[in-house]
Amino acid sequence: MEFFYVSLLCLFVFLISLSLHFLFYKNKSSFSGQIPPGKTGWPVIGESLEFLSNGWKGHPEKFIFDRIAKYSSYVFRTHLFGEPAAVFCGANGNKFLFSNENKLVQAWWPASVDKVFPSSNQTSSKEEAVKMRKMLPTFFKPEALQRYVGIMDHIAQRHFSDGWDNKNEVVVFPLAKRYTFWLACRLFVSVEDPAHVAKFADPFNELASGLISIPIDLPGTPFHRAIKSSNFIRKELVSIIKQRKIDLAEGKASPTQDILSHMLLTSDESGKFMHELDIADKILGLLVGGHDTASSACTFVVKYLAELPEIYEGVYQEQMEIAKSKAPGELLNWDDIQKMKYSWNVACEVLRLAPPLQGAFREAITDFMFNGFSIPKGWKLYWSANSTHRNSEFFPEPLKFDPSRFEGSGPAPYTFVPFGGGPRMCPGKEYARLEILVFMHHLVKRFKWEKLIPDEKIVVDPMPIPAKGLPIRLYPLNA
Ligand code: HEM
Repeated sequence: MEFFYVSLLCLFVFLISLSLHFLFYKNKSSFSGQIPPGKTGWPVIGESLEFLSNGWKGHPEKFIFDRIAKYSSYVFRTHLFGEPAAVFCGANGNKFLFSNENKLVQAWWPASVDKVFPSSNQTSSKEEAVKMRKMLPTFFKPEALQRYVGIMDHIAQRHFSDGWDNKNEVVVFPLAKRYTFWLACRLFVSVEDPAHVAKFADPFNELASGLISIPIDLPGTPFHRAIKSSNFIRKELVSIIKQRKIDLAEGKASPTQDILSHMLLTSDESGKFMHELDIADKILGLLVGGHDTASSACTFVVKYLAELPEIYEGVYQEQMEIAKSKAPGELLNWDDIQKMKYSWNVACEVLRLAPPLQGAFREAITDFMFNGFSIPKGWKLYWSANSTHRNSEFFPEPLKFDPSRFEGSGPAPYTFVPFGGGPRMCPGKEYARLEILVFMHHLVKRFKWEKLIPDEKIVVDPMPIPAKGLPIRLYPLNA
């Protein structure tokens, strides 16, 4: 199937490369100076296939480190997704991009993302990003999240008793996706009934897997399925929104019960409320942003705890101390989360070694200089988590799993960046911390486990996932 898409892509490239080449040269910036070293690869597709295929082989960092070594430079030129691009590496590269948001650079997504998920157009524009950013803290700031710890615990209990308890073997990644999606449905739009959640889950998985794909919109392609699914979910969300408006008017829904009520009742400075479709797009954006990222993180927690018994033991001790301090039936609360320090250090080390997002794009909104090189306006710029996470300059013995790296003041600034940085840093960071810790609590309290495929391959497309979804054998602790 992959071969089919690659062949189609080559045909596509052959047919339009000349015309796009013409366009490219016509639009070339007049900015002079030495551009970063590197090569542009094939016409139009540039080095996109090398960029993606290193991920399919499980080593996305290879694309970065090969070029850092070849050009002896922490910034190099390439050509990705039809666009001239530069990759910024190391702590200085991260710092530069994160601190120049909306001054020299702004967010940019490949065309596939814009088509599947039109609201990414809006959040990347300065105005929409500001609006969204103003609204999100009410839902995502730690004080607000405190209210949700108990709900997360409640959903986690239901999830573990439905999907894990009384099973000898499970496949972790699909279960982790079910967990994070259930939580999001409950906390964003108050959909808790598993049958209703399941109605969204399949189309949502199609959407997530076609989001960063080769943008060929033909029946059967992941891209085509993603567009169809995105339209379906939007329609479903709009019908939930319409019903909620009625419920709010009749006093049957609470203004603070979830992010949907909040969005419906919040107006901008001019007193205007958001349109239903706009709200649906924003909620879809949050669902997409938080789905595979947190599921990938939970899956890798399970993988590393299976491989490292002494780390498992540390997490188990910490979580059992918390579990023993609770009265029967008492839900986890904010104070319990604050006690999960070692568990969070472990989760951070997981995010360092297996960052769910490998990096993100920006676009140069003006000509500028970086490290003595000229970056022309319009170039796409990429920051890469692995360029610091797996670099011995920033993390000695980078492949060693060592949660103590996060003790004390932790890693140097701009080196640990699984959530990005600067004004566009992931708004769901604290929410993700809670859902991962609540997941770890229930997991170690209930089970020990072992991997069924000891050397299971990791595929990064675009998130890291064990190729077979991480099948494990469970050993219940209360048996
Ligand atoms: C372990 C879990 C997660 C990781 C590693 C992660 C990582 C990231 C990263 C690296 C970015 C891009 C920053 C950039 O452009 O430089 C991002 C953006 C974003 N994330 Fe997360 N994220 C996670 C969970 C979540 C959750 C749970 C939500 C929602 C509840 C969420 C919502 C978003 C949104 C809406 C954006 C786009 C922000 C914008 O365009 O300004 N993320 N995330």
